[in-house]
Amino acid sequence: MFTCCIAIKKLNENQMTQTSFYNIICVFSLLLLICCSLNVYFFNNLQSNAPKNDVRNGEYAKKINPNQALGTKSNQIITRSKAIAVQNAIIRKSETLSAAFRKRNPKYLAIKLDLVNCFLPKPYNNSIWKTANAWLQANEVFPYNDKTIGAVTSAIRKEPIRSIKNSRRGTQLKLVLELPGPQFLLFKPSWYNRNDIINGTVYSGKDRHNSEIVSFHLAAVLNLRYSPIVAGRMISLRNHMEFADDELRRTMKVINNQQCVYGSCHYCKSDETVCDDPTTGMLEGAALYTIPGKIVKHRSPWQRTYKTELMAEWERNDNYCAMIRKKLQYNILLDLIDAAIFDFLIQNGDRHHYETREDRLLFLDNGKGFGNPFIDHIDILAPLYQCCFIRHTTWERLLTFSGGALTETLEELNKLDILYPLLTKEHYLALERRLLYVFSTVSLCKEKHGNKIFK
Ligand SMILES: Nc1ncnc2c1ncn2[C@@H]1O[C@H](COP(=O)(O)OP(=O)(O)OP(=O)(O)O)[C@@H](O)[C@H]1O
Ligand SMILES: [Mn+2]
Repeated sequence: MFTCCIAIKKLNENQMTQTSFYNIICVFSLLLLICCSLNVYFFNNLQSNAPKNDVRNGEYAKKINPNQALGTKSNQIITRSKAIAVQNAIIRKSETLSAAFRKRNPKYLAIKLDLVNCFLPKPYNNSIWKTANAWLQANEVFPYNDKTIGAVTSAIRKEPIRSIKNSRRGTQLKLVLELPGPQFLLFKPSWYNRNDIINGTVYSGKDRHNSEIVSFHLAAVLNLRYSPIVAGRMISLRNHMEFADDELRRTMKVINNQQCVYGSCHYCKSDETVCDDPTTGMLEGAALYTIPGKIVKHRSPWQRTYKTELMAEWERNDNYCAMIRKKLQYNILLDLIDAAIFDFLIQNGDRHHYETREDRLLFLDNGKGFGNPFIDHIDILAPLYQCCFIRHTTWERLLTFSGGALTETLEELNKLDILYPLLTKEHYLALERRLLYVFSTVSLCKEKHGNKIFK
């Protein structure tokens, strides 16, 4: 292609405008050539028996555009192209996965029934918080297969509110609800409708309250019980005005006869309010059980730069995982890989910090999931494809929920929440598509390293 350009260029030596036009074509072709070669190189590395000149044209793969790299420094072009090649190999592999990954595994049925029995709303008494607070074991927030889970979610949804405060934790609007006990809940209000689509970067937009609820359900399904217990809850700002503290009350105002609030936090603005619904008089949101005990915050090794022109080390360094492995406790690294899979499924690309309890990872702050069902940010999976290992238990559990069982089970749990429906059909389809990408990533790793990838 390049030689061809030179030949054409020679023919037009005396035509200034055409020459510069062909110069641009040549530079462009050269960059294209680099991208293609790297694609082939990575495909060879990840998957030895794959076709070498396969060109991506799948609907979702189109979202990854190698031209995004053009116009930046040449080493960044190469690095970004490498990442794109890995991601394209994952997408391509998902199309040739064996039938077992697409079929339902009969094992899931009994687990689904158990989960539904656990999550079924149930009556509770005043020892409910004592019970829930005794569940904590390191990062495990709720037990495996315990029917009292449905009693705790009922209490989260129904216990009367004694006071409402503005939470100073984090950067977005959150309320602290005090219930008898006392027991505290964090309330993340609804900012969006279910079918709203968040465009922009992977971390764009405000928290999605439905994402917090579905994440709790997903944590149970995947048996990664590290997320807070969450239930949908309706509150009336108007009726609870008298329970609000002064700081919060100062940010409450009536707009079009609706009671609204904007709160005080880093991103809180007086013109960005949430309000009681004009017909029901209620504001919906996700109510999060507050996890007791000491929680420690750490910078994520896979933190983004939050600047499109700047790449983080994990995006540049081919041996990043080996380096991190030397620095981090092995269990934490395995937890981070579990978290990457969890975040990839929900599409939370905003886990800038991770938080631990007794040296194990919690899945806190799941509000940035389910923003756009038509896009898959595969780089959320970087800890998995860069390290190329995964806990054996996580892998087995994922395999149990293949072929549509994951979303079928989630749907049954979602149905038990008062805010059902929690997700649109498109989000369910996206979850299944992403699960296949997790399967293909692990399959590529297995082809390269064998069974030792299962830890
Ligand atoms: N359920 C919970 N139990 C205990 N602590 C919690 C819980 N949820 C959140 N927190 C604490 O509150 C902090 C802020 O919460 P969260 O991260 O959800 O808010 P945020 O506004 O999205 O913050 P950021 O902008 O930093 O992402 C968390 O870092 C965590 O330490
Ligand atoms: Mn957040």
